[in-house]
Amino acid sequence: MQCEHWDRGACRSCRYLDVPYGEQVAAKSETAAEALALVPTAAGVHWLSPRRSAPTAFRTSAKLVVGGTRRRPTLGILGPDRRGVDLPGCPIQHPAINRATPALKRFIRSLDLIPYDVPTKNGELKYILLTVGADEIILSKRRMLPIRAGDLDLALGPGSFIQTNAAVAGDLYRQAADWAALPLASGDAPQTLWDLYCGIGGFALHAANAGIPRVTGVEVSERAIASAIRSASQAGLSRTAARFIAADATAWAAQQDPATAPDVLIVNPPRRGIGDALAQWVNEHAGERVIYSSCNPTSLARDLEAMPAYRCVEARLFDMFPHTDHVEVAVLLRRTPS
Ligand SMILES: C[S@@+](CC[C@H](N)C(=O)[O-])C[C@H]1O[C@@H](n2cnc3c(N)ncnc32)[C@H](O)[C@@H]1O
Repeated sequence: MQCEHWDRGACRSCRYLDVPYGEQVAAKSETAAEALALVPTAAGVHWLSPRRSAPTAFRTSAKLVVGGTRRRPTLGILGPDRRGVDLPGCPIQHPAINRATPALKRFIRSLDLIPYDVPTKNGELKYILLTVGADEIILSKRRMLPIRAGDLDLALGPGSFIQTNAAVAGDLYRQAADWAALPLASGDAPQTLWDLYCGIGGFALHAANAGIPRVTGVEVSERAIASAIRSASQAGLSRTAARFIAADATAWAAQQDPATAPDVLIVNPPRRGIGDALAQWVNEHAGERVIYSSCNPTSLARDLEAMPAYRCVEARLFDMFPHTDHVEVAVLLRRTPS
C-alpha cells in the first residue's frame, strides 16, 4: 500500500505497512494459534481460513484527533510531540471519511472552535468520531445513523461501540450466526441465545436472522442498548424474539436461574476478557454451545482455561485492522459430555 503520510514519516500508525499483507495475516494467525496452543481444551482445534480484509479503505469508523489552529485545523492523529498531525486522504480510511474531512474543517472554522492543544491543555475540540453509514449524512440532526453490518441495517446512536472494519465485522456476525444455528446434539434447532457484551446487537440480531427464536443481548451502555432495541424493532422482531438489557454482563448472568441458561451463549468482551467470575458461571451453568469473539488472544486463552467444561472445536481469525498487531479471533466451544 502506498501512503504519502508514511513515506514522509508523519504517521507510523500502520506499523507493518512495509510487510506484504499475506505475511501480516500469517503472523497474526500464528499469534492466535500460539495463544490457544497453551490451552489444553483447545488442542486439535480446527482453524478455518482467516477472513482477510481489504488492505486499503477498510476503516469505516474513525476517531480523528483535532489539532492545528482555529484557522487551520488538522484532522488525524496525535504526533510524537503530542500535537495534531493532519492525514488528508489516509488510504486505510473509507473514501467517505476522507471526503467528509474538508467539510468538517470548514465547519470547525465556521464555528470558530479552538482545536485542543494537548501540551498546554487548552482548547475546545479534541476529537471527531466518524462512522460511515448506509447513507452519507454529514452533521445530521438525526439521533441514529443507519449502518450496514453483514446482512442487517443496525441503528448506531452516539457513544456506542462500533467495529472499525464493517466488511470484516459483517462476516464475523455471519460466522457466529452460522455456528449458533447449527443443530444441537439432540438434533433440535437451538431455541435461545444470549449475546453478552452485545453493543448495538450485531451478534444477537444476526442470530435472530438465522432463525433462533429468542435472543437476549446484555450490554453495560444504555445508549448502545437503545440502538439495539431500535434495530430489533426495525427488523420486525418482537420484544420476546429479541430483548436487550442494559446491565453488567457478569452481574446479570449471576442473577439468572441456571435452568434458563440458553442453548447458545455468545460473548464479545473488551480486551480484558470476561474474567474469572463470568467464566466460572459459564463453566457451571451455560448450555451446550459457547461462541467467544475476542480482540485479545491472551485474555481469550486465560478465560478458556477457566472454562474446562468446554472444548474448543473451531476457530477463525478476522483481520479487522491490517498493518497493525490487532488480532480478532472467534472460537466455537462445545460442552464436553459429562
Ligand atoms: C468489543 S465490544 C463488542 C460490542 C458488540 N458485540 C459488537 O460487535 O459491536 C465490547 C462491548 O462490551 C461493553 N461492555 C464493557 N464492559 C461491560 C460489562 N461489564 N458488562 C456488559 N457490557 C460491557 C462495551 O460497552 C462494548 O460495547
